[in-house]
Amino acid sequence: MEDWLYYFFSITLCLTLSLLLSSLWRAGGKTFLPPGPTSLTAFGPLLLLAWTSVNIESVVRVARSWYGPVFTLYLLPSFPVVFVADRAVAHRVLVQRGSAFADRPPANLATRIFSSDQHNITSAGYGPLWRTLRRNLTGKALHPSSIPRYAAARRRAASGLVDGIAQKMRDEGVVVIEGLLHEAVFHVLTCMCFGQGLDDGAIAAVTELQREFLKVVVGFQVFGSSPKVTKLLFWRRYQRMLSMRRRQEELFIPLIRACRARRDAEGESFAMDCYVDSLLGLRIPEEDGSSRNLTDGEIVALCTEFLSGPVDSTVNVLQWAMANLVARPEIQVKLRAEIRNVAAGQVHSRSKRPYPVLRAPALCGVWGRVSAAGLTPACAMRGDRGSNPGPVREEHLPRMPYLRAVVLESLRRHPPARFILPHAAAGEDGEKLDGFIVPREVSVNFTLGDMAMDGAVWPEPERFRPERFLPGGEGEDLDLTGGREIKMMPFGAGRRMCPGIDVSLLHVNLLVATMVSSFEWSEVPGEPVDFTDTLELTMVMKRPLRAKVVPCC
Ligand code: HEM
Repeated sequence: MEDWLYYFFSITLCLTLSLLLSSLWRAGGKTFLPPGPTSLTAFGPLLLLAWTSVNIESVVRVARSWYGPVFTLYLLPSFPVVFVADRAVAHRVLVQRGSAFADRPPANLATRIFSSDQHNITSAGYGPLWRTLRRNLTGKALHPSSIPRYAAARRRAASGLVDGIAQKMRDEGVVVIEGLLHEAVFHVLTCMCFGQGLDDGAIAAVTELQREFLKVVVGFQVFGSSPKVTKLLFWRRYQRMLSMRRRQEELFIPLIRACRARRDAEGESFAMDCYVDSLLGLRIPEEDGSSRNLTDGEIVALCTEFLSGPVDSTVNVLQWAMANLVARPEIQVKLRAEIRNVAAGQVHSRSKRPYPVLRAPALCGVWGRVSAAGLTPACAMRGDRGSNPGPVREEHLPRMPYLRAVVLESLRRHPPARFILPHAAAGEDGEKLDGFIVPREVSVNFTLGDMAMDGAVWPEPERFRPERFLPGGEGEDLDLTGGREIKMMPFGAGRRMCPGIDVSLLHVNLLVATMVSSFEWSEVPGEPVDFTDTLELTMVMKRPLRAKVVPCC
């Protein structure tokens, strides 16, 4: 019932606003938005409400074919959204023009609540606060010198994943890896966020709460449209949103206080162990030129940011990569051969793009536990002795170009986000964009999913073909940061590009290599892998991957 009320109210309001806005945007004289169907204004709220069931990409593709690479859609009643659907224009706007479109549009109600009023990196406007928060993340928790510190957490995550897979196979005869991947990635990022000393109970509590958050957060986007009214129409959802934020505070604040207590106790000898440690002493700039420490609430918002999108995107890439390997045994066999050769010390060449070189001890005990789980290894089935040289070590990863190619192809075919986060003009009076003038309040979106499917760069773009990223392939010299040229940009490009790029590639490469070297994966008989996707917080598999595994030996 409440949905119908919402539809009725929204359409009436939007038709009125549509007429008003289109005359205002033009009458203002300063604004000359790219072309687009103003009639879509009436359906914008429907799209927003049904965000998960309507394929917004199809709407965008139709608009591109009608209006060209830069166009405007009215997805929200109060603001138009500009779309950039071309690699070269995106490169000009995001990279060559530097800060011109590095701002964010005004945050909606849900974002304001979970970001403590735009006190996180993702939603902060382009300015001193954003710079301070981003520099702190990249210069401390994500700095290459900090990454080895979390090697133990990665080892535990990887071996827990192997155990979980073996146990599921034994108990259920089939493995659904989505939940196990979430546990593994949450394990690492929770330790990076709150410290290595966290016990299993605390990690499990964070994982449970944040998984729930990831499931419900998209539904809160409805408050982006006329919040005063939507709060009333979706009263229960609104209460749920406030309660979610309260529960995050109840869980995170004691963990933050424990970090503070350790810092106070250690005094001079205090050494940073986690993201929260780096936030405790951080001074953020105020508008009057002074500075202050972050409040506990703001640190909660930054932890929420660290433990939501990054986890979801990483899990998503892992699941799509494994889906492709399950459905394409020939790629899986080739990848396993590379991992074994490198682990056995037979391959010494280094791939071009370095991952942080880490000195981590090997995963231990995986093999014993897998056989203890009662699964028959593949070699025993075949009647040979097997040739597994042992577990994957982090320092092996830079010597695995085919692994890198599989991960990049997965990011190209299934980028977790089909659009980067909305950008906005940084200039007071808006910014020029390919002959148009875009005012500050207007969202500018980039169709990163479609850019990676451009047949001019990627022949047979629909095909999953890791060889593209090997020497001689069209992606051989790919610059994932888009500095020279944008061929694909799963992490965005320019000033707002994802700061977690290196660490997430490390996590994805390590966990894929671990899963492929520990088990032979195959489709469940009669159940071919279903590659249908659906939009949640990111673009996920509509039917989570189900597979069979046999331990490798
Ligand atoms: C496979 C994993 C990941 C993917 C595909 C991904 C992708 C993205 C994308 C597309 C953006 C938007 C860029 C833009 O607006 O221009 C972004 C922003 C961001 N990402 Fe990631 N990300 C991943 C993992 C991570 C990790 C592990 C972290 C940190 C631990 C992280 C932290 C952030 C932050 C803080 C921003 C906001 C940047 C800003 O506004 O300045 N991400 N990411």
